[in-house]
Amino acid sequence: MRIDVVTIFPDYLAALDLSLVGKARTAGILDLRVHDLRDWTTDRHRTVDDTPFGGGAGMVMRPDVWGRAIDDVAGLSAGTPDAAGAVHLVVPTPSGETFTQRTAEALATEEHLVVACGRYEGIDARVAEHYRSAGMRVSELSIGDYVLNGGEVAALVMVEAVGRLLPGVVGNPESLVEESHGAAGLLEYPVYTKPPAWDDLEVPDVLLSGHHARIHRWRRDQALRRTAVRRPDMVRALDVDTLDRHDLEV
Ligand SMILES: COc1cc(COC(=O)c2cn[nH]c2)cc(-c2cccnc2)c1
Repeated sequence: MRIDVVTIFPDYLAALDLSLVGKARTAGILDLRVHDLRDWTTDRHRTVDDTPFGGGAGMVMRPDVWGRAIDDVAGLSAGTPDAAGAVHLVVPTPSGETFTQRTAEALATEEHLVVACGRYEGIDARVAEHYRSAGMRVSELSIGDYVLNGGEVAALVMVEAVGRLLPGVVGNPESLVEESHGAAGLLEYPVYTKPPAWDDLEVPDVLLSGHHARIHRWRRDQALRRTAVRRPDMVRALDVDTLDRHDLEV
């Protein structure tokens, strides 16, 4: 998979050279490229924004600069027919659809993502409109109901959430199934490790029993209880089969 991130703060994305995503890049699993939007400006001051039409506070990012940048990194400048259809444009924004594990799973199947990190009050709305009409899939996505100063932090979140799902990135793919928001649709059960006693607190006996069926059942029960307490919205979404599959009565 190739991911191009376009931002006026490329250094913000340096963290992606570390840990899992860094490993994925080195292994050639993830071809991640970070670009400075100002490389596509044409004026001496390398201007990327201007005042909003209709008035109001703040500044808006210009469509012409973004257009040149996205055409370039998406490979549209070469005029290849249907090149737009091969790319999925992701725009992190507070006004987007919610980015969830399901979104990450869907994006992880793409060949080429372009992530446009907005700053100021946002990006001129014609940019998304232009690329949708050019046949590109465009997703305006929110990582949560709060406002950041720019899309870079959200891009870090999305690239990590997507990158770790790519085959070969996470050591044990099994762990992707049981984790919170994973295929089971539940939050993860509590985990324990050595020492067996710490701070007068014990590890639940069942986990020391070696009885795998009982351990599995205890973990499923804990996951459901935790989900019911912390995320009742997720429990309501569970289908009956899921509950049956977990041999759980609710
Ligand atoms: C592309 O347009 C944007 C993008 C961002 C950065 O993303 C987030 O904040 C975010 C992404 N998921 N949840 C929050 C912020 C603004 C923005 C800033 C101030 C006032 N109004 C809008 C606009």
